Amino acid sequence: MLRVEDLSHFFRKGKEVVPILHDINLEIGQGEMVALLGISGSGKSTLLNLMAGFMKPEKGKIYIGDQDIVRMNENRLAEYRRKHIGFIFQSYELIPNLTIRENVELPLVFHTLSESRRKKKSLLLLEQVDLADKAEMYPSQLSGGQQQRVSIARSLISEPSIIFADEPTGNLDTQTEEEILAILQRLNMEMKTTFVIVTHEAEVAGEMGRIITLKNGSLNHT
Ligand SMILES: Nc1ncnc2c1ncn2[C@@H]1O[C@H](COP(=O)(O)OP(=O)(O)OP(=O)(O)O)[C@@H](O)[C@H]1O
Repeated sequence: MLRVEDLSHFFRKGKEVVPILHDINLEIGQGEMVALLGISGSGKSTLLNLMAGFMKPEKGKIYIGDQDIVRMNENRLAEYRRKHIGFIFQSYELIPNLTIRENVELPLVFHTLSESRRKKKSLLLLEQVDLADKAEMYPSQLSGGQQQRVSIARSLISEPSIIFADEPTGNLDTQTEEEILAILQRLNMEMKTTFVIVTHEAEVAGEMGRIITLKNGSLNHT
């Protein structure tokens, strides 16, 4: 499903080259739920952003299915990302002046689905995260945990084969964190969606099917 081959990345700071990731090799199967664990600064977000196609690595290949996303041009990559990749952010990233339902529908903006089918689909997903009754409210009227549930519904609307989540429970209290993780686990079981979840918390990682540890930009598979 996802294969990373000999991936290395660095940032430039003036004339200085700051290495971030070294020779990463990694394979994740369809339907797996994987934690990417590491301390702050170990390179987790950089690796996630590379795998989600938000930026290009200095070296290496990233296959999602049989497509190397590193070699895609920007237009194709944007389209590919829209159709096949979902993303959940720590800070939810909802649009404040759109309703909850409109936020969930947003990834379908370039889609050919009719308005009524979009509405039906978004309401169905809001039901899945137990928020159907909040569909016509606005993000500011919801708690942090509820906003994250909206962003989970939004990440699923284009039926992506893989969802990347960067510290999805980072802004939430422990009880809400457990609720969100339970929802992700249920969706993983029911929809067979592949999840890659970045966390610096061993307890969160322990809830996933597999843990990959990143240390100083290199991987430890456990
Ligand atoms: N755009 C950038 N330019 C230069 N350096 C960067 C850039 N983005 C990240 N870095 C550096 O790369 C290293 C890894 O950052 P990254 O955000 O991937 O780590 P992380 O493990 O996700 O950390 P955290 O848990 O704190 O988010 C850090 O030292 C960071 O300062």
